[in-house]
Amino acid sequence: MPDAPRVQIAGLTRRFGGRAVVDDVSLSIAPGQVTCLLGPSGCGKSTTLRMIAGVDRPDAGEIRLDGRLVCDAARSVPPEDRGVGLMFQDFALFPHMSVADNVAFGLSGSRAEKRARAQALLGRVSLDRHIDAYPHELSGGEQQRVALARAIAPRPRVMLMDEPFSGLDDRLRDEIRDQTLEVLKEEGTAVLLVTHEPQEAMRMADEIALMREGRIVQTGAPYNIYNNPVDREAAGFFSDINVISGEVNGALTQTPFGQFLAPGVPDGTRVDIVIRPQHLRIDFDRAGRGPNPTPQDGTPARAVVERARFIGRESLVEFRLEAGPCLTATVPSVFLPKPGTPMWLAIRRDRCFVFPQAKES
Ligand SMILES: Nc1ncnc2c1ncn2[C@@H]1O[C@H](COP(=O)(O)OP(=O)(O)OP(=O)(O)O)[C@@H](O)[C@H]1O
Repeated sequence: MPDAPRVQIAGLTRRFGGRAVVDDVSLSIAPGQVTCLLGPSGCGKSTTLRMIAGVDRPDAGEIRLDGRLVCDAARSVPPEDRGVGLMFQDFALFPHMSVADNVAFGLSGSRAEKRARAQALLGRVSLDRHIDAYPHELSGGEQQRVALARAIAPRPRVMLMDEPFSGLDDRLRDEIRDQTLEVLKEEGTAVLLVTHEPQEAMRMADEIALMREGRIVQTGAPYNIYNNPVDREAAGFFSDINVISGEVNGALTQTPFGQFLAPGVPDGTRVDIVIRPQHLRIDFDRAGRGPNPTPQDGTPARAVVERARFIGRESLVEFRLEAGPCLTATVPSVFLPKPGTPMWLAIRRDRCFVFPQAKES
């Protein structure tokens, strides 16, 4: 039988000035599971986390931690009695305490036991040689790792993290993220991590809860959310997207790339066909002819290069279709055709999404 969830929230709602900034949010997190609450700035992520931590109170809903009801309409257990670890971007170490004492701060036991635990955790984040240093003797990234060791030291069964890695440069961030994840997994901690960065969520999460305007719009493993986005906005949150619009007629939509199925969509509905830049296929023009249509790639369409740039690992090539919109393709490595070069584009049928357009309100 799977372990009982460490975090269970149901119907969590918080209003400010009549506006629900967190609106009927439910989720659960198993021991050892990392869930990332991912969404754009202002969508209600931090407010959700603050309610679970107990520093803000919901207008409706329930919070259970480790099976214990800590908050509903009638009661709210104070933050210090909820047994959760907290890690925020603007962590603060105690400046007058050594690294060892900072990490051991929330621990009980003999001095030797506390030091041994601090030493073990500092070893996990490669800082054991700084155990007797003071915070001002450490770099920002090292201080952040001490803060992390301190948050983990009391073995919280639940860890709440709000953008804990922002403010670090890229390489250090990757290293600290990976170390953090390893330690939390080892300890079997249930983690709720708030981030607005899709790449961070993809890297860290077992499960992503995608949040928008106070609501969770989709929950799933990173590859599920990336490969089966619930709507155009969810697709566009993870990468640039190309959108080709059309109108449904007899469950089909005509596009420059041939017909697309739109099963169950009523005639006359406008739909968006969404495709990520890496799923466009590029072929050379052979005296005005392109590749033959295939079931996987449909009908190719003729396009002309507008602009091409090399951006590191890949090249970004912008095309204008003879019949219609501009599309962007990414190509691994260096591929820089001249503007005006005719080429053929095809889109991988199994990699595109067809979404009815949102009705204008
Ligand atoms: N105490 C408050 N009083 C009034 N409005 C608030 C309060 N706290 C948050 N809000 C509003 O609630 C909305 C959600 O804020 P929240 O901080 O939860 O968003 P977020 O998704 O964490 O954003 P970010 O990624 O920018 O931190 C925002 O519009 C914010 O202005």
